Amino acid sequence: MAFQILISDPLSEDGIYPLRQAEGFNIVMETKWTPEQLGEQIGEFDALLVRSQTQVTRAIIEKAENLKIIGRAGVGVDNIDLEAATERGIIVVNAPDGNTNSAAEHTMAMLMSMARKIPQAFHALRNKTWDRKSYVGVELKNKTLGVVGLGRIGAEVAARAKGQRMNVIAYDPFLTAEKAEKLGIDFGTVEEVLKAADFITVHTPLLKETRHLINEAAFSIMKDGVQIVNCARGGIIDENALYHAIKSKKVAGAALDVFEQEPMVDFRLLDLPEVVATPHLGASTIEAQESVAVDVSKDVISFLTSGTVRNSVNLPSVPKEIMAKIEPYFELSERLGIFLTDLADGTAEEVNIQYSGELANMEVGPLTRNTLKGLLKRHLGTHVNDVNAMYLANQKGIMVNESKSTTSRGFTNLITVEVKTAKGTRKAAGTLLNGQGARIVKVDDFIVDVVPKGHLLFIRHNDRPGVIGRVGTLLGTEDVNIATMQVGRSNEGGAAIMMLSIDKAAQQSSLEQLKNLAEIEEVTAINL
Ligand SMILES: NC(=O)c1ccc[n+]([C@@H]2O[C@H](COP(=O)([O-])OP(=O)(O)OC[C@H]3O[C@@H](n4cnc5c(N)ncnc54)[C@H](O)[C@@H]3O)[C@@H](O)[C@H]2O)c1
Ligand SMILES: O=C(O)[C@H](O)COP(=O)(O)O
Repeated sequence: MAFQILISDPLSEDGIYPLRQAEGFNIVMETKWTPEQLGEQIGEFDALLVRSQTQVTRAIIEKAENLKIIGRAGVGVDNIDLEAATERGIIVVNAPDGNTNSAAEHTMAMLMSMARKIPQAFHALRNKTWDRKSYVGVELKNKTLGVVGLGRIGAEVAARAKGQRMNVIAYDPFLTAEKAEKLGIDFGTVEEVLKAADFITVHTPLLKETRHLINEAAFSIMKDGVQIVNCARGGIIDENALYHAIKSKKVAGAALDVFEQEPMVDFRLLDLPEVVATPHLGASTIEAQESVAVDVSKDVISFLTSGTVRNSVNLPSVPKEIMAKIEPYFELSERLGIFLTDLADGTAEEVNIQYSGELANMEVGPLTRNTLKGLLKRHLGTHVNDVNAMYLANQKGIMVNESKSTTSRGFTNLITVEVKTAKGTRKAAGTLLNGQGARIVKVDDFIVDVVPKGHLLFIRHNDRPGVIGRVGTLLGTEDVNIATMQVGRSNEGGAAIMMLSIDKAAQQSSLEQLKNLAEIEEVTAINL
């Protein structure tokens, strides 16, 4: 059956070409649905592609029963409830690079339009007024541009401003002296940037921390006559504070592409002659739209067909070459998780995962997520996946610890998982044998050699003559065929184990009978 793809904002037709020509994808383009209609229909779709207009709220996500991926054809994901998506195991991808250039060019266009009052002068001219006095501007050359947020777009804007012979000073929590030197710019704290600048441009995402970053207090420390640009997100600048700062002549100009509410409802700022504005056009070029739509289309195809993506927002991205190295361990990790869920008595409170040998030098985050997926899915169902495994573990209060060791006790690679519950600690270790696939090589402190597949029986008993025979006879009379059997013991006459793989799941009544045999301490059925 074909994957159902919903596109709910206008996307470039050339950009979605990869999806159109891929086999097994049915595309529905509905850019005029109300939130209610979207909520009613979303349950049928495997993927949702949006720009900034569609509000992908928790209410929508809760109705998205089949949704596996949300693709944002652009950068900002503030219109998507990421927490709700992560909780439901829906991966969110964006297109972080495709519109950088367009947004930077638009910022420069807005900066220059504002400094030279081009829209205002054009408006007057269009009204047949030849007025050369009212539209005297200021030069950019030798002025200081303050850039708040020096990511992809901020850095491109800084480079262009240098081309206009401006001095640039920037603030970004990740800006290093080395990067600033390379770009030929100064850097300082956000206060230092706001104080030093003749022009200010913001390029941060809209987050809790950046909402109203530019507020009344921020305006108060700026130079008199400062001019400010927002081509990032409405809400980074407090529009009410901006209105008053312009009215009081503190701010001489504002260029706005984005607004606290979109589509715009409060047009007060536009009544001020100091303001130039566009309706969120930063990414609206043919090139950017094609590029972002191609990027998300490709990620949607690859996620739905092979489970891999390049630009995940709610799952750490792992480079392709690293992924290729760790992918063979995915199944082993997940099966160790399932194995221990069956073996451990009670709910996991702490999970300790140790990666040894060659794994100690690898990025193991995806393996940890697979182990957690295995541990959780027996109880939480199949909706547990890579995206929400860590989130769900945290939510359930399970402490997860990862450690690495270059020594691996004779194995080239070894994954040891320890699960602590209120009733005790259980442990299993597994390895990938060259050319022979996965093996569980240790259960608690006993050495075993088990293919982690199918139906297993773990039996703990006292090492006495006849126990193994009694287990074999009982299973035989219960019509349970033993495919393989491993035995191990701590010392003669001490604690011992049997690890059996059987051809079909044993009935509960057979397990009860096994438990009642003399010298048997524990019987656990494990179904992988
Ligand atoms: N107007 C448009 O059409 C348009 C187009 C593209 C992008 N955008 C918006 O532009 C913004 C930047 O996009 P980008 O691609 O450069 O993103 P980016 O992730 O490359 O850069 C954002 C930068 O902001 C920095 N940052 C975060 N919190 C900060 C804070 N409190 N103070 C200072 N810096 C902080 C980050 O460290 C990062 O370097 C986003 O909000 C995006 O949605 C708008
Ligand atoms: O964050 C972005 O990528 C821009 O704001 C573009 O938004 P848009 O796709 O709605 O034009």
